[in-house]
Amino acid sequence: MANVLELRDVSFVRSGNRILDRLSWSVDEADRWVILGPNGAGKSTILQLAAAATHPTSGEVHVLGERIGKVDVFELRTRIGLAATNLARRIPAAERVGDVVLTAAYAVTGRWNERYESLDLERAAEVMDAWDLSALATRPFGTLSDGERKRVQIARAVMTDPELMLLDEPAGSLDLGARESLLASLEEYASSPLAPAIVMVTHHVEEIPPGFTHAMLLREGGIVAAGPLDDVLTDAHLTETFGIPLAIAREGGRWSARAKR
Ligand SMILES: Nc1ncnc2c1ncn2[C@@H]1O[C@H](COP(=O)(O)OP(=O)(O)OP(=O)(O)O)[C@@H](O)[C@H]1O
Repeated sequence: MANVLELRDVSFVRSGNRILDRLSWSVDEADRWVILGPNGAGKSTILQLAAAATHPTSGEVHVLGERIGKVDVFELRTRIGLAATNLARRIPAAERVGDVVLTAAYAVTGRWNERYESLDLERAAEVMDAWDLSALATRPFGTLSDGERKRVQIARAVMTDPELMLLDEPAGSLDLGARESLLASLEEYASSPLAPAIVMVTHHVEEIPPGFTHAMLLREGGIVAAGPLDDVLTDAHLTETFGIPLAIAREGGRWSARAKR
């Protein structure tokens, strides 16, 4: 099985703060990972490293077989799909949804004078259909609900057929219906043998889509536990990660957690 992401003894220090502390971790192509941990644990920083958007202070990051620091990251980034709210902020409010998805083919936000092939147009239509966006194709991005925006961000990331998909809190801020519907779409996407390796950051075990295979629990820049979901998602590990006594349960392929009384 091919390795798509590897962190070797990685530390990340900013403003004197050790945000990641000697972290080692690897992701294979068939893996679907979730990263869980409290606010400020370093989850988004790991995604930024995996997206080749930043460099470690020490240690090595290998993405899709290339070592960060020794490779043209602009070329490498075209092979990585990233859906994150800070990227969505760069999308012009007036941009039509169809163009937000289509412009991913050129890794730009905001349609200008690019010439798109019919293949790009067909791919955009196919992706919008799969992510339930066809009816919104002509709507300006700025008029969408949070749930619709999340779908557009993911569709944009899917558009280029990435070899590694990174999702930063895809279900964050969604209402129950929108969350469940997004999780169903993610489950379907993740279950395809053609889907790339996926790493998803979330705050809640309830947001782990069925079919995900691995979890990393992160606390203060260090790994509490990492590996197959069933081994990692235990009362003891969750309690250590979040610092309060927690109980976790699994039913019908979904997880839930609550404080122990
Ligand atoms: N450039 C920076 N300079 C200083 N501190 C930073 C910088 N980038 C991140 N941090 C700090 O590093 C810590 C980890 O940030 P990160 O965004 O990775 O955490 P997170 O686990 O994704 O948090 P959240 O769940 O709140 O989104 C935070 O305390 C953050 O304030």
